[in-house]
Amino acid sequence: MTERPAAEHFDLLIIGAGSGNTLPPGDEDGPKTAIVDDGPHFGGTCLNVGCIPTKMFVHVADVVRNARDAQRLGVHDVRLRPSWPEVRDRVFGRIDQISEGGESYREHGNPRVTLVRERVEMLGDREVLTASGRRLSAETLVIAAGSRARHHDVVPLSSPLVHTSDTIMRIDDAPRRLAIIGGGSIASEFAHVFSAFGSEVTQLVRGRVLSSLDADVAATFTEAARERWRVETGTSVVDFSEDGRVATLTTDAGERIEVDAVLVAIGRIPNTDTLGTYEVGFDHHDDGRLRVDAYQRVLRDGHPVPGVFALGDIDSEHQLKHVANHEARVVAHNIAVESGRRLMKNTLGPVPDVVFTDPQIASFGVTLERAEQLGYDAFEVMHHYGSTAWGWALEDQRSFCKLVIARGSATILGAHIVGPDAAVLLQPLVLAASFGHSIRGLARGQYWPHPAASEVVENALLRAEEEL
Ligand SMILES: Cc1cc2nc3c(=O)[nH]c(=O)nc-3n(C[C@H](O)[C@H](O)[C@H](O)COP(=O)(O)OP(=O)(O)OC[C@H]3O[C@@H](n4cnc5c(N)ncnc54)[C@H](O)[C@@H]3O)c2cc1C
Ligand SMILES: NC(=O)c1ccc[n+]([C@@H]2O[C@H](COP(=O)([O-])OP(=O)(O)OC[C@H]3O[C@@H](n4cnc5c(N)ncnc54)[C@H](O)[C@@H]3O)[C@@H](O)[C@H]2O)c1
Repeated sequence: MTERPAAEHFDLLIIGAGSGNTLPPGDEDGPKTAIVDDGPHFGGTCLNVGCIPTKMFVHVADVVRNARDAQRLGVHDVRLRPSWPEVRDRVFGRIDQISEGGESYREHGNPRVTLVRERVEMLGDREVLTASGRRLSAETLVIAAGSRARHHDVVPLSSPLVHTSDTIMRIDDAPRRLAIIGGGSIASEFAHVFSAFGSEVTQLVRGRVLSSLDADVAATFTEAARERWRVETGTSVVDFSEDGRVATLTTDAGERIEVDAVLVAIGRIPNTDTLGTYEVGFDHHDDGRLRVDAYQRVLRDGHPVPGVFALGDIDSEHQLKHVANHEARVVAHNIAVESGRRLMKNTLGPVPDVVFTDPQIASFGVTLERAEQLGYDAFEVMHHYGSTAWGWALEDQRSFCKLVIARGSATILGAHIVGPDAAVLLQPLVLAASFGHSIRGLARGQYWPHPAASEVVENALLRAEEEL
């Protein structure tokens, strides 16, 4: 019988170096810490294969799209040839350096911190086994192991023509024909990117596009998308074949679609199954996320497991970096609680969610339908960009800001914007909703620079106030 190696014991053990990487101490008097991560590039999803590289590609796509669109405004002879290899190398030339610098700092920056670049599995509540057989245990465990791309039943990732968001950004060149399976954020952002880079994109969506968003927003986006790439809703892929050069997808309607590459973007699943959190008896949601309490403590049978916390995609219903980072701040506070501070609750207000596609989409909170289901006496107002001076400059007939308001308290239950700069325009509404501010006086109680795009929000607020 082989004996188990003795456990290396730490004060703090962190699994996952995405938002988990904000937790190790900066000073040499801090807790003895180990941080483990098995990612091919150090620093987690957002930095290496998520938010940051995608938005660097999206910005280029926005530039291209706006320039092509300029013809409509009377600007002619705009010729653009975006170079995929050049943009890709610029993006990863920047990002890989940051990742390598971060890894080197973790390795050598603080003797109290040990970096373990291996996959681990849970052995006990606060103990893990690494792939090479090291046992690591700790007084406090933080599980920040994130999520991974969901695989498709019939489109195998073993084919070199099939990608997820993890691999597609490093390909040699933009494919001539690309099929994107999925109707969520990742699919809609990459459809914008590749269509701007000249690929002939076919987006295959099982239900409707962006089905979790306000129906008018989703419909407006779908209509705009259809002007630039093919969008097939209510369509499933039932068969796949390839000959090394061309992939053929067969839909449930019997259509055969030939492409040079496929992107599978059908959601992300939490890494609890691969980590072994079921085996140690922690509580899970039906979709595989860890259950935590308001203090980010992991639960077993509904009670906090002593010294075990989780943060980010592995527990949150919002798979978003700003949420993972906030949860990391809550955990950082709560693991230092022995030093006398009170536990911090995760009580932040509505979560803004942006889809960086074209047109851009930004929203938080509920739709009117959902507000009514929740029992609110609520109403909605809509203001189009085209009814403001900035909208005239853009020649915009499509974009709008929609607000869902609770009649009694006059607070914002939801905001849904589709159009240029939606993310930035949303923020004053996030502010008002987060602080429970009534919309009474919000529009007229401050200056709104004329003729900026923010007048769309000002006018939506004015409209809402009239309806109260
Ligand atoms: C294409 C794409 C675009 C996105 N764009 C945005 C955006 O614009 N804005 C936004 O807010 N969010 C965006 N997101 C979501 C965002 O990236 C995630 O919500 C966030 O990165 C989650 O952080 P995390 O710390 O929970 O997990 P991660 O950053 O995924 O870190 C988890 C780490 O744990 C490691 N790990 C997992 N299991 C083990 C194990 N058993 N042993 C050792 N290590 C392990 C993984 O290798 C990984 O490095 C995007 C995601 C994707 C995929
Ligand atoms: N800008 C951002 O903030 C941003 C960008 C990209 C990703 N993300 C985060 O990453 C998460 C994952 O993104 P995503 O786009 O993969 O997921 P998603 O949950 O947004 O969308 C998944 C889509 O795939 C469909 N789907 C699921 N299973 C399917 C199947 N078997 N066949 C066909 N379609 C199927 C769903 O109906 C849905 O349309 C998002 O939820 C988001 O939180 C955020």
